[in-house]
Amino acid sequence: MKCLRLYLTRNFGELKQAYNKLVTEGKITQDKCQERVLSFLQPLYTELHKSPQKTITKTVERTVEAKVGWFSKGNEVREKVTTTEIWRPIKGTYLYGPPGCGKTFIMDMFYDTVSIQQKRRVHFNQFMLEVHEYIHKLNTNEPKKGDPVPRVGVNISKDTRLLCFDEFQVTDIADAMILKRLFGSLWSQGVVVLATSNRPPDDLYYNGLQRFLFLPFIDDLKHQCEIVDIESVTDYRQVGEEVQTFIYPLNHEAESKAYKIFTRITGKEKGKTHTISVMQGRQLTCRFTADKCGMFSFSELCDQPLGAADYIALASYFTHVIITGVPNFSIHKRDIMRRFILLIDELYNKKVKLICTADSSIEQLYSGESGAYDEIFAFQRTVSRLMEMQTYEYQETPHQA
Ligand SMILES: Nc1ncnc2c1ncn2[C@@H]1O[C@H](COP(=O)(O)OP(=O)(O)OP(=O)(O)O)[C@@H](O)[C@H]1O
Repeated sequence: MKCLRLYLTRNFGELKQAYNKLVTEGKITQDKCQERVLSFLQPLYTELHKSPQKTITKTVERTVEAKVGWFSKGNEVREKVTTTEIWRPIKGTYLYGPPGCGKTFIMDMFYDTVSIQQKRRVHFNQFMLEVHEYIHKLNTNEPKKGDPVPRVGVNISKDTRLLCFDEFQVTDIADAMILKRLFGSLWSQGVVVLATSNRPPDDLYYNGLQRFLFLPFIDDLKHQCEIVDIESVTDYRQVGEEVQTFIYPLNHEAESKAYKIFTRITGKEKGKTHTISVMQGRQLTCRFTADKCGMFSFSELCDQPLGAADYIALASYFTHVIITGVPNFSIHKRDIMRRFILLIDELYNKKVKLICTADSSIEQLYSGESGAYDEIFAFQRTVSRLMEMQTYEYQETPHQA
C-alpha cells in the first residue's frame, strides 16, 4: 500500500517541455492544435502527481428488518458502515478528432511522461476482449455473487490509477450494454480515464442496436471526463514518402506481384499451413505462411465470422501480411467492411507490414453512401492508416508483437 502514496509534485509545463524537445530535435512539426490539447492535459498531469493518491470513502448500507415479538412495533433499521480506500477522484479527458492528427501521439507522450506506476495504456478493443474474458471467468468461478461487471471494475482499479485508451469506439452491442456498469465501477474507485477517439461522445454507437440503453453511459462519460476536440485538419499520415504496397487493379499481374513479394520476404516459393492460438482456446488456421509472413485472400479474413480477438492474434504473430483481392466496399456488405476496418486497425496498431492487391486505389475503395454515417467515418481512419502503412517511416518501424 505504501508505494501507492506518491508525494511528488511536478513542474507545471513539463508536458509542454517534452513536446518542445521533439520539435527542436526535428522529430515532429510544431502544431498549434496539439499545443492547445497539451494545455488542456496539463492540469490532469499536475493532479495525477499530487498527494495523497488515495482517499477514504464510507459506504452506508441500510437494511430494514421486521421486528418479531408480542410488543413489536414497525420495523427496525440496521446500518452497516464500510470504509474503503479509493483513488482520489480526478476528472479524466476524452480527446477526439479526425484520423492522423496526432491524438494517439499526444496520449502516448502524456502516458510516458506521467511518473506514477499504476498506469496502463491499452487499445480499447483489446481491453474489452479482456473484460469479456474476465466476466466469463467470474461467472464460471463465482456464479452466485451476482453481476460480475462491477467486480471486474473494482479488480482493475486495484492496480490501475490511470487508464489510457487508444481509439475508444463502440460498435458491438455486447460492449455497449456493459460500459455504464463497467466504467461506473472504475469511476467509483477513482480510476482516471484518458481516451482518444474519432468521434465526439454524442456520436458513439451512433446507429447501434438498442442505443437508448447506451445513452446514460454518454452522460456519465461527459460528467467524468473533460471533452476535448483537437480541432485539427492535418493528417500526418498523408505526409510521408510512399513505397508501393497497395497494388491495383486486380489482374494476373497484381496476383503474380503478390507472390513475388511473398518470396522476397520469406525466401520461399510456397507457403505452408500454420495454426495460431486465439483467446479462450480457439485456433486460427492460416493456409499460406512462411516464417512470420502470412498470405490470405480477402474473403478468408473478412468474409468469415472472425472478430477482434482473431485479428489481434494474427497481428501479434505475423510481421508481414499479404491480402489478395480487396474489393471496393459498399454498405450492402456492411459486415465485410466492418471486419476490414477492424483488421486494418489491429495490423496498424502492431505495426505489421501490409501488402494488398485491390480493386482500386486506397482513396477509391469506398466512396460512401447516404445513411452510412458510421461507415464513412470509420473508413476515413482506415484510408488514413493504409496511407501511412505505405510510408518508408512505417515500414521501418519494428513490429510490436
Ligand atoms: N506534430 C507532428 N509532427 C509530425 N508527425 C506527427 C505529429 N503528430 C503526430 N504525428 C505522426 O502522425 C501519425 C498519426 O498520428 P496518430 O496515430 O497520433 O494520429 P491519430 O489522431 O491518433 O489517428 P487515428 O484517429 O487514426 O488513431 C503518427 O505516425 C504520428 O507519429
